[in-house]
Amino acid sequence: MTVLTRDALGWSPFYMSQLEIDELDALTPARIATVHRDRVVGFSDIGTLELTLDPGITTAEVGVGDWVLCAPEQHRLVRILDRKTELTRGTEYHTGEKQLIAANLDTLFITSSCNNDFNPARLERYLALAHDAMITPVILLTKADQTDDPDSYVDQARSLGRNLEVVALDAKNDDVPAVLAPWCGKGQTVALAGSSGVGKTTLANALTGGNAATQAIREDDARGRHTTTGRSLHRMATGGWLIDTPGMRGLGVAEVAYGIDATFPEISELAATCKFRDCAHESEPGCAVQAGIAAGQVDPERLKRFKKLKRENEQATETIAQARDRSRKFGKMVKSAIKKKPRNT
Ligand SMILES: Nc1nc2c(ncn2[C@@H]2O[C@H](COP(=O)(O)OP(=O)(O)OP(=O)(O)O)[C@@H](O)[C@H]2O)c(=O)[nH]1
Ligand SMILES: [Zn+2]
Repeated sequence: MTVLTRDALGWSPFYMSQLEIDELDALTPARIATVHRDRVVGFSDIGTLELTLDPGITTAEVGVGDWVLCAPEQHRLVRILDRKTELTRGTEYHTGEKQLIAANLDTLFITSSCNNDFNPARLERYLALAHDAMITPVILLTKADQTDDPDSYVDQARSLGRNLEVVALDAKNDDVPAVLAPWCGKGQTVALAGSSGVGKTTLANALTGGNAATQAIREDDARGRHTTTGRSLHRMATGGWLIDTPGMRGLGVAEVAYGIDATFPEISELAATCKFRDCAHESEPGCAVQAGIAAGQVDPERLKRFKKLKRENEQATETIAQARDRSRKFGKMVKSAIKKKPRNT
């Protein structure tokens, strides 16, 4: 059984400050490593704990990376602490519910390769999700060993934001943990996002020193149990934590207006000064964004992608709002039907 200090697990004053006085002695903080259908597994400073959930909490509400309070003797999860960050996907259009991918991430490694996979629009989509969640994005450009000109990819990636961290690397090289150490040190938590084949598994293995992506699931299968999400928390050789996130390949955007503005700061800042509040930045008089293009401050291709992503986000946000409204009304209808039902007694 691995025993780690709370600091090593990523504990911080942000979580500590949420504890009530009576919880300090009675309950043990634990960091969620895997989520199963009816129970979760957490790491704590007294070892690995298998926990069942107290009434009122469902496993759907618990995410890998979450900090929880538990009563270790009874193997009970009592309370989920507020998250520093949460990475969600907004694909549950029928219910309007967001699906939690990972909790309390510090950094999202947005992975692409120095080849045809490199696609600014896709990178910007991930950047918007990371910015919206206040997670630091770092763009990793793999297969730098397979191109004559990795710098041209680095330059293109850097042009997708301000002060954006971009690292070109060979995912198969032994230097990966050292190169990524600034984000993978003690207590820091990261996840990898990117298309199939860009080297996420190769990087995860390099960072954890093993078969990170498959290990947890296999161990679990051997005991005849299955993880619900397939996601888990893995210790990295440099002292940080990696959450593997299957399902982070292609992501729709919804309710991330802030993240989109943060991804295109040069455009959103100018847009705020356009003459008309609902300016479409096309041929309206007094459009500061078009003036920015004329002055060479704004890349017209970025503007096209900004508009497209905004449009997708607005449509998805609207669909989700309608779904939420429907499920709220449906809930009310069920409640009133139950109330009206004549009793047989
Ligand atoms: N030369 C070189 N090969 C790489 C690099 N990164 C990944 N590869 C190779 O590319 C292939 C795909 O890498 P994976 O790590 O499986 O990619 P993935 O992103 O996990 O793919 P999925 O599991 O489909 O999501 C493997 O054959 C790797 O060895 C790199 O930086 N340089
Ligand atoms: Zn405008």
